[in-house]
Amino acid sequence: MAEHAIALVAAAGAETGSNQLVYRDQTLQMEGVCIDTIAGAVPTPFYCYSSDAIRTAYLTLSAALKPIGASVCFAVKANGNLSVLGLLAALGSGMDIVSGGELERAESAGVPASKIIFSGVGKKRSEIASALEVGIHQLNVESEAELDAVIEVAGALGVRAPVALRVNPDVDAGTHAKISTGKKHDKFGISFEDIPALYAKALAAPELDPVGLAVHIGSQILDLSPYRSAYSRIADLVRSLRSQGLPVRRLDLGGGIGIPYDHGSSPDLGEYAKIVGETVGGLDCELTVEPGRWLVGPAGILVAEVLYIKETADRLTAIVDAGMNDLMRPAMYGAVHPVFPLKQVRQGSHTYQIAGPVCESSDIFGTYSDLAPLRSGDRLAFGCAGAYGASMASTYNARDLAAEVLVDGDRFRVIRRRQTTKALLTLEEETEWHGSPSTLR
Ligand SMILES: Cc1ncc(COP(=O)(O)O)c(C=O)c1O
Ligand SMILES: N[C@@H](CCCC[NH3+])C(=O)O
Repeated sequence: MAEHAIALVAAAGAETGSNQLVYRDQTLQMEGVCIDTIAGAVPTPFYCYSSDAIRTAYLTLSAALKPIGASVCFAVKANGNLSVLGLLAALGSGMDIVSGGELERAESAGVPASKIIFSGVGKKRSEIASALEVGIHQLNVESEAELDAVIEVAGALGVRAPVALRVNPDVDAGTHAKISTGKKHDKFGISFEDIPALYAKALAAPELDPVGLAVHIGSQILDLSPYRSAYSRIADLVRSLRSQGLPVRRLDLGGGIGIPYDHGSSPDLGEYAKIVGETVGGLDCELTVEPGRWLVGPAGILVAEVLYIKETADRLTAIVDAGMNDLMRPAMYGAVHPVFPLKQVRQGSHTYQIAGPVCESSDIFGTYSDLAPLRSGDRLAFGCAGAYGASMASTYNARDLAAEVLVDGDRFRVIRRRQTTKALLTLEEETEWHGSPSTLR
């Protein structure tokens, strides 16, 4: 399993050809650092990211997109750690955000507002205001009601808001139902038929500068053909809007490129660029993509310790000290992350169910065959955990948030300390009661 998992992680690192996670002397290393050394200094569970993997992924993607002139806005939701954002910002990446909190993070990491796009179906007026005040590059609007809110907020601030309308192209991205965003009944985007009237409304509003269209059909997309369908529909829409005298100068093509977690290979970036070129390339629009997972997913692992081996009639279960609160993807989407021991010290091949300590039956990482015998105290790494891992973590069961560590060459540093539930306890101050029998009626 271990070799297989490493191959998967390396494959997920994809076209990069780099080898950020390898066994040397039967010990797992990230770049030049032995993970077990980190585990000696940082309590498990913790996340660990490879700077080199992130850099290489960014440069590989930028190079693939160069022929079509598309710029990259990293989707902060995939990994909002300030050091990770800082690394990407230093390489020139813009950011795609979905909340006021992510705006603050992107700005703190040094990303200029002129490179930030604000997506999401539920922006509060206060968040729209903050974005306009800092001079955001673009607000992607997802409904007429939201368009009205932007008009209202921009009017009050006396600014002209750059807006793109997010189109729901009614295309099946062929991904997990919980991460599909471009089908008619998904909550995202404005239906195709409603776009022309709304675009005309935006153009007529002095508070708005309608800059173009946005589309994002879903996440963890391994087969690229849905992109062709979606982008072709967008191209038709651009031509139709222009024929009605509605100018379109920017296209935000969304993110979604998948990575192989347990099988298969990463989509071919050259093929993706070709699809973009052939569908929307000739429209003379500024193009942007918003990848999250592809840039950081393969770069991260979650390190855990085996607490107990539990033997029951039909299975062996390894209970580890990481749970669904640390890595929610297996419980939420049935995702399988590759697993491999930090040390290859034993021979043999066993099947283990790996479970966390959280009081939920869904706190299971999966059933892994072909693992060498495990013992209490062994440490394991879950691969491909750099995206939607720490960023989706919670303190459920009053568990501490896992620390995050960044490796760079032969050095590492803790980039987010464990957030202890003890610290949270001191923040939960008592405040006075509101309401009275009359207000409660
Ligand atoms: C609007 C938008 N852009 C970009 C992304 C990033 O997606 P991914 O991490 O799959 O590239 C998402 C997440 O699905 C999204 O909702
Ligand atoms: N959280 C999802 C991706 C959702 C992307 C945002 N729309 C995952 O872990 O796969």
